Amino acid sequence: MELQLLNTLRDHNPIVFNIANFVTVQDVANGLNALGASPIMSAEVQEAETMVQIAGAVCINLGTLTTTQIDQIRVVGKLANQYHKPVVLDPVAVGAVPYRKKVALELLADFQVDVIRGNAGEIAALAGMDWQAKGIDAGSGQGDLVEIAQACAQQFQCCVILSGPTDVITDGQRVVKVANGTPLFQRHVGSGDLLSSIVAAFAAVSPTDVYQAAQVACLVLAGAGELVASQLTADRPATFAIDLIDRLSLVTVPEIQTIAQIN
Ligand SMILES: Nc1ncnc2c1ncn2[C@@H]1O[C@H](COP(=O)(O)OP(=O)(O)OP(=O)(O)O)[C@@H](O)[C@H]1O
Ligand SMILES: Cc1ncsc1CCO
Ligand SMILES: [Mg+2]
Repeated sequence: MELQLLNTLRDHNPIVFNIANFVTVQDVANGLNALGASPIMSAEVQEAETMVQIAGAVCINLGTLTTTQIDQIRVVGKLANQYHKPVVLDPVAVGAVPYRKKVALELLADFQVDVIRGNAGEIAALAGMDWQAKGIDAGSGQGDLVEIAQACAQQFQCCVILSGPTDVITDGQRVVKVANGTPLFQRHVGSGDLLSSIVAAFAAVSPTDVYQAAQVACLVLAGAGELVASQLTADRPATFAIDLIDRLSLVTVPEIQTIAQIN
């Protein structure tokens, strides 16, 4: 895995244009900034073309969608394709809310995304596979996570990250698993939103190989979280979230390499 991409990202400080949700927007902005990217959030369709032009990549999060935002997303997605800017889609809660699934499928038919990043419930829903999602959480199911991720990637001709205790990253054929992380990620709302935006940041510095970018993003975030958790003496979700921001800014390639659990 090209972990040096972390240093490339810090050297280039790419602009990441986020259509964020209003729950976790500040965590996402601060997480990207700490890592070494330059976040910008916009909800205005009139400035969509400028946003896409100045950005290295776009992250579209469906977490708190509105009809106005869906119209903006459609315009932004098409512009990103036109300007060849990588697009990451975070299909928040499509496994639990049929309206969201319908919207996500319509958007996926309107423009090409490079990476879909969701939990098991979300990726299974998009792939049309059986799963019991629970709100924004992954929920439970019987299916094979690799098969579900591959089916989703093949259906939408893109890379898929199915995140969870082990992140499954696939381009539809090839598969890499990242087993790093900590259960504390699930105790902080928005860990997945941050991962999706970090994927966009790495895609901005690796636009010709977003599969590689997706892998590095998963390892860097999960690795940073694992390092934070190893220093915490108790179950402290708030402290974890704060320390994660610090760790994203301090973590080095050798530190991540030492703990990497990839297969
Ligand atoms: N039990 C766990 N052990 C280790 N790492 C985890 C665990 N659960 C989640 N993670 C990590 O948390 C990050 C976010 O993934 P997750 O699947 O929880 O996203 P999500 O469900 O979309 O979260 P949110 O809706 O809060 O944004 C990933 O980096 C993943 O590796
Ligand atoms: C809690 C919540 N509700 C809509 S989006 C969001 C943040 C996790 O994506
Ligand atoms: Mg999520």
